[in-house]
Formats: sequence, C-alpha cells, structure tokens
Amino acid sequence: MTSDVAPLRLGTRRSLLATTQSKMVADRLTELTGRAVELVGVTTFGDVTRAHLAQLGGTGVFVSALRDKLIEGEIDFAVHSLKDLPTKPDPRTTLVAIPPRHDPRDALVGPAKLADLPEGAKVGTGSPRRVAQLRALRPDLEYVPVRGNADTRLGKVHAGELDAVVLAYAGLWRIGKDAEISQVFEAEEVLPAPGQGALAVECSADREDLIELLGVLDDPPTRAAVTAERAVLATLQAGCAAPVGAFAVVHEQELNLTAAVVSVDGTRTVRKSATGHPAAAMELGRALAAAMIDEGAGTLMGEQTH
Ligand SMILES: NCc1[nH]cc(CCC(=O)O)c1CC(=O)O
Repeated sequence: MTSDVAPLRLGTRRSLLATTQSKMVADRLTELTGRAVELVGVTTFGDVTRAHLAQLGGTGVFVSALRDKLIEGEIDFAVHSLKDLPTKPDPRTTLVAIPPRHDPRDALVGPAKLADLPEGAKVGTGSPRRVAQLRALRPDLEYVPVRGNADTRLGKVHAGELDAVVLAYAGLWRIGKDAEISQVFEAEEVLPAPGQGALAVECSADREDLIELLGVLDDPPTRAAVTAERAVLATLQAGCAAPVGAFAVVHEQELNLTAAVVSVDGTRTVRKSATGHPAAAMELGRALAAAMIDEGAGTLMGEQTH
C-alpha cells in the first residue's frame, strides 16, 4: 500500500538509541497503516548539558524540546524512552501509544558476571537505583557515575577506564550491542526502573486524526504494566533519579507488580508485591506505594515529608 499524502514527521533525539528506536516505530507504523514516516532530529537539553543527571533536579530533560516541537506543529509525533517521561502528564500532549515491551531488565557489560568481578572493580552507573541494588550484591566494588549515551559508556569499558557498565538490556539490544553483555539481572536481583524497556508515542492533544492513526501501535498489556509502575513512582513522589525500582507484567488477565525502594548504601530495602486487574493498574500502583510509605519507603529515599 502506498499513498501520495505527505510523510508523517517523527521527532527524535539524535542519539543512536533514540534514532534506532524511532526508526523501529516508524517502520512498524508504515507496515500497519501504509503511511510514510520521516525522522526529524531534535536536540534536547539532556543531550547538551554536561551535568550529572541526578543533579539536574528537574525531570524531563530529554522530553521538553520534543514536546515543544509537537505543540508548534513542527513534528507530528514523537517517540520517547518511557523511562525518561515525567510521571506528571503534560495536558498539551497525548500518550497515544505504548508499543509492546521486549525486555525491561538491566544488564552488565564487562569481562565477567558481577559475582566474578575482582574486588574493587570499577562499575560505571550513575543511577542511584542501580548503585543501591548492586551494592547490596557486591558492596566491595567501586560504583562510578557515568554520563553520555550507551556508546560513550561502552567505550569506557573498551578503553579500560571502567571494568564494567550497567545499562538497560533493551537499549543495548536495540543498538545491536547485546553480544557484549556478560549478565542480565533478574528482577529479584536488580529491579528495573519504572517503564524501562518500553517506548512512548506522543502527539499533540488536539490532533484527533493522529490519535486514531497512531493508536494501532498501542499494546494494552504493556500499557497496563507501565501504568502500574509509574503510579508507584508518582505516589512516592520520586523522579527518574530516585532509588526506586518497579516492574509489572500482565499474565492471564492478572497484573503482577513488584516495587522496591533501596537505601543508596544498599543495606535497607522496602520491597512489596501486589496483584490486581489490568484495568485497575493505576490504583494497584498507588496502593502498593502507599503501603511502602507506611513501611518507611519515604525515609529511605531521604524524604522528610512522609
Ligand atoms: N536514562 C537514559 C535511558 N533511557 C532509556 C534507556 C534505555 C532503554 C529503555 O529503557 O528503553 C536509557 C539508557 C539506560 O538506562 O541504559
């Protein structure tokens, strides 16, 4: 099927991961609808700043420039890593589709599995969630903050500057670097970030034509799972830099959710699971987070308000 209408303009960050995953979504859309899609590169604040992510303070550093382009009508839709989307919705935009998620887990890239790295080995990750959970497994390793895209981080292992790095499996797989993985962490070892491995397709809230067209990309079980995960994060009032993990999966009409808050030294954890109906994903996540707050999760995150 071909059409003579103008191609849809898909706004994407310029990193290899962003362009690769945007291209995957574009191809799938063309396959399903016959519409041509062209990629439009957009530079975001998160791509140009040299500050450490945990110090940026605000959320959405990778997202706001793309949203501005949607509102200005310069692009028709955008694809984000769902993990990078702030939990607070933007009323100007619609999260029109959440495509099927492949693998939410974290992975180690290095010469050996975590248990077999030598004492004092340098492991690159700036994520407090990863550091906290890795410290619980290997308190004797040195965890080094790293910034930059996946390529840059892998390069530091190749150059010998780091012994290993921890990255999202999904990202490594998308950029074709999964052969370098020495260990994929089970959710029991390292609970993934809410939304990790999932993509978000967004358009302007007033584009009803696109809301219908792009809706074909949506996978309801993935949407239910990430809705529950993000409800945990929102209820804990935590951002993407908090030591909070959440992972949900839909299995035979049941939504299973596990969430954890870990102290950054890795010694204390509040971890809980719950099961509910996929249609009540938001409520399940909120209730689980409220129960975690009752067990001191707020204190573990260094908050005074709970
Ligand atoms: N914070 C950056 C970011 N956002 C999404 C991914 C990975 C891909 C994904 O979760 O879909 C990454 C890099 C990483 O954590 O390794």
